[in-house]
Amino acid sequence: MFSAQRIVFRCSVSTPWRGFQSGTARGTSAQLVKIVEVGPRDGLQNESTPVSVETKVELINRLSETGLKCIESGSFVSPKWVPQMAGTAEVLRSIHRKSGVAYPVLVPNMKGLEALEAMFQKHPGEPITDEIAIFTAASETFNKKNTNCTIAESLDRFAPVVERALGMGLRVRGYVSTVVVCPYEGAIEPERVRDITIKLREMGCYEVSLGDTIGAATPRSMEKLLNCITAAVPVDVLANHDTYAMAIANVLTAVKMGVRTVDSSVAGLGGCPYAPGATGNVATEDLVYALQEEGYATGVDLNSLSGIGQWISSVLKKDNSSRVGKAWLARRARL
Ligand SMILES: CC(C)(COP(=O)([O-])OP(=O)([O-])OC[C@H]1O[C@@H](n2cnc3c(N)ncnc32)[C@H](O)[C@@H]1OP(=O)([O-])[O-])[C@@H](O)C(=O)NCCC(=O)NCCSC(=O)C[C@@](C)(O)CC(=O)[O-]
Repeated sequence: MFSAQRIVFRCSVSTPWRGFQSGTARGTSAQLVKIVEVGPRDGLQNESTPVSVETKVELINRLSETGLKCIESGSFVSPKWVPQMAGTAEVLRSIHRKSGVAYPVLVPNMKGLEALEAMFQKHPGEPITDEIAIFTAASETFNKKNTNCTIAESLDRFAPVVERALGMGLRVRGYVSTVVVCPYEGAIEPERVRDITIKLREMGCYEVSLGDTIGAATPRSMEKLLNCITAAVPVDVLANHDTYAMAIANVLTAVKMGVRTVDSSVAGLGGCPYAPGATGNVATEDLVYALQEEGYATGVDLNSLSGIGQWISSVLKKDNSSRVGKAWLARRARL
């Protein structure tokens, strides 16, 4: 039923401490769960302190050394709407690209894609990116606040964007926000999410990420949503926020139901500027630890990831929201 990759591989991730190892590290074959790191985009877009291009570049470069294979690196949105994403073009040109790592960017409309296209024309032969992401929502009110149009208008707006992006040889990923609860409208019917997911796939999105934008889902509501959607269309990705500390439980529920790609953000950074009450994403460190302990492989080095989470939190002058990251570093210091 699921189109997501079900790659089985023998993971060679090793960690220095017994007891912090599990399925993957014990050398057993484990199913791979792909992690899409959204820290440099979703993680930083909501920050009140301006983040320099240099810091964004360093964050992406460091993350690319951890084993992560997909790092969302910015957004071609209007700087009037999301000022923190200004400089994405410079970021894309400055990062040190690691072979096998994808660096997708968010594109909200044709103007955003044209900006990307202009970069390709101005710098022929440079990799820039091979993937964009488009986004809509399952709640009309949220969508209006986030992109100033209705859901139907956003789908109409994106159809030619996707067509043109595919023509440029880019992969296109779709996002649906507020899949369980909307901060303005309350509970969302799973059927609405299903119908939008189907439309995004028909449009040409190779995978669709379901966003629990305000982190209000629970394992029970997640199961209900996934049961509804998977009866009609494959579900590839879950993007979970952690407002009520349910994100890891939700991810494990989804992974047990077959989802094999999960979005997360280092140090739990993030939030949508148009989703009041939402705290950050599920922390990548917490996710890696939970998945490994449950016997799944991620290919991500928790040790270096924890250091990056602590570093970026200190740069942003905020607490590190990853419980695992903090515990890991404390343990490392003790040892
Ligand atoms: C879609 C619009 C632009 C509509 O906004 P609008 O005001 O209706 O658009 P407009 O066409 O009237 O343009 C307004 C101004 O923005 C400019 N503009 C227009 N487009 C662009 C562009 N691409 N790049 C640069 N500039 C742009 C345009 O040129 C104009 O400039 P002015 O004439 O006033 O000087 C706006 O609503 C917008 O940018 N929204 C983006 C909001 C956003 O990025 N939200 C966060 C991402 S979604 C998210 O985080 C959730 C997710 C994906 O992570 C999943 C989850 O967890 O739920």
